[in-house]
Amino acid sequence: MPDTFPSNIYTSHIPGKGRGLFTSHAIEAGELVFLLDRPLLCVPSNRHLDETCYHCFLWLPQNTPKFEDDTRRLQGCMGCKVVKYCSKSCQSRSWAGYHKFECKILGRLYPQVPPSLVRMVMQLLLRKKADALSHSEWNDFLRTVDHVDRLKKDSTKGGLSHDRWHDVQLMSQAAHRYSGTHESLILVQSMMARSLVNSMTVTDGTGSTLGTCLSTSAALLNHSCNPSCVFIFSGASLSIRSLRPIPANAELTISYTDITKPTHRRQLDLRSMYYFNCTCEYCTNNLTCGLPDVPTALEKGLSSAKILDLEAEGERLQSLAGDATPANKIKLLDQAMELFVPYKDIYPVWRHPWPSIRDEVRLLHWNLDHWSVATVHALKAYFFIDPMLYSNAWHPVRIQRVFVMFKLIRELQYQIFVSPDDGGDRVEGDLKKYNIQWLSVNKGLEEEIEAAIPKGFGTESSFAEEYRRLPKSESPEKWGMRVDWVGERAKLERAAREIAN
Ligand SMILES: C[S@@+](CC[C@H](N)C(=O)[O-])C[C@H]1O[C@@H](n2cnc3c(N)ncnc32)[C@H](O)[C@@H]1O
Repeated sequence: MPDTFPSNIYTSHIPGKGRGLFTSHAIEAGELVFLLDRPLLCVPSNRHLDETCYHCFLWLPQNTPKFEDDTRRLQGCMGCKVVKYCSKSCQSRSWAGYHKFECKILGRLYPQVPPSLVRMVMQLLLRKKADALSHSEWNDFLRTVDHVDRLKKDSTKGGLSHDRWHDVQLMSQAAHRYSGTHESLILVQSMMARSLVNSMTVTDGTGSTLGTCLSTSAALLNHSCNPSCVFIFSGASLSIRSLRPIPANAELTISYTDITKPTHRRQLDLRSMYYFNCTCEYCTNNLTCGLPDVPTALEKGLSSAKILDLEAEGERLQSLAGDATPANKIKLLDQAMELFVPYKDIYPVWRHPWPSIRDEVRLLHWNLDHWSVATVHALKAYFFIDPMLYSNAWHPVRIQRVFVMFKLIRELQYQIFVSPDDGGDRVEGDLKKYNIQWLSVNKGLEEEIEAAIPKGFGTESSFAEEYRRLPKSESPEKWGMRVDWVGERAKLERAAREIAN
């Protein structure tokens, strides 16, 4: 079934932008703007095929924290051995809707699995061939932008998109051949280009990337670096929610790129991936998340060239770490973090790429069971980075990050509980001396998450479900203690300030 919008949402042409989506009546902050049950195409990434339900995108990673005690399991498709399902009902819906057309092909290719964009275009071709696609679904898809001319032009120039057009050609050949379609290769190339330009990343409740989807309706949303809306996945269903009040007849926008990057980097990303120059109010005024790009630096005598050098060197080390062994990864990322420390007052902790390097460091330490180090980095982001980048306390990304920290802190406590012989020292590390009453912390974070859910995600979202599914933390009163979130919060903030760079 093609998507249908609520009656207030309409499409209009905007000079220099093409089509865009508008609302005919005013929308409040934190409202559901529209919901798409299942976009036209949805495929888990190759890395997640083994751990994700192919139909509803329930993600069951192998390394779930121990306190979660998750008993849900995925069953593989006996036909292709490539995809998995969380239930019979997901399996039969998937089979009837799309998997029956591709199962044999995927099975023949197994253990090789084509990249997600190839699988996506192949599925579309097979559905079209089997008449399992309505005219409006196909026509809506063909109305999306493909930017083939730009891709080709940049390719002949050896410009930014050189590799992208080459990739499109290779992936199109694969989709064309595997699907056995009678459509021309030129059409398949334009389908591949449309998929590249109009796809969205499917994420779970904690913001982890699970796959790619293409919704012809959501593909009508244009970009702004100060977007009025945000898209949120609940499994494979996609909702668009408002981030602030939107007046009647205003355009609805989302962000295509990481809005925490400084203006010049966002502009580069948007030009090279989506072929436009962003002229939003943030780009025009050199603002990142509403903050000046290089605020105090120039005042304090650090040239903008120095800032750019630091940024580039941080990114270089971060990308080197991407290919390194786990031990070297930490070394390289620590080195990258060290770069900014001498300029801390000038190069704030929230400036790109420092926060994303810190996130990687936190995750690596968590995976290595260094719970206290991971917690300190999470706290640093919670107190000093996220409120700057997402000033709205219920911003879904900010809350996803609180949720991840909440899980980490629960795991830390679990470890304190199971290894009391270490006196919790090994587990609690530098945090030990702050004498934190973790049960109160749990309660405080639970309150914050619960308060943010209605506006940030909606009470029926899979984020809300995932949060409710976690075993509730114990009440401090049960152990004769008083809940003192304010006091504990102050201790945590002090620890985050004193311990982490
Ligand atoms: C996903 S589509 C959005 C819908 C598109 N405008 C259409 O007509 O179908 C992405 C493309 O829209 C255009 N676009 C999106 N946001 C824009 C913006 N802020 N300024 C100019 N063009 C924009 C670019 O061509 C981009 O590659």
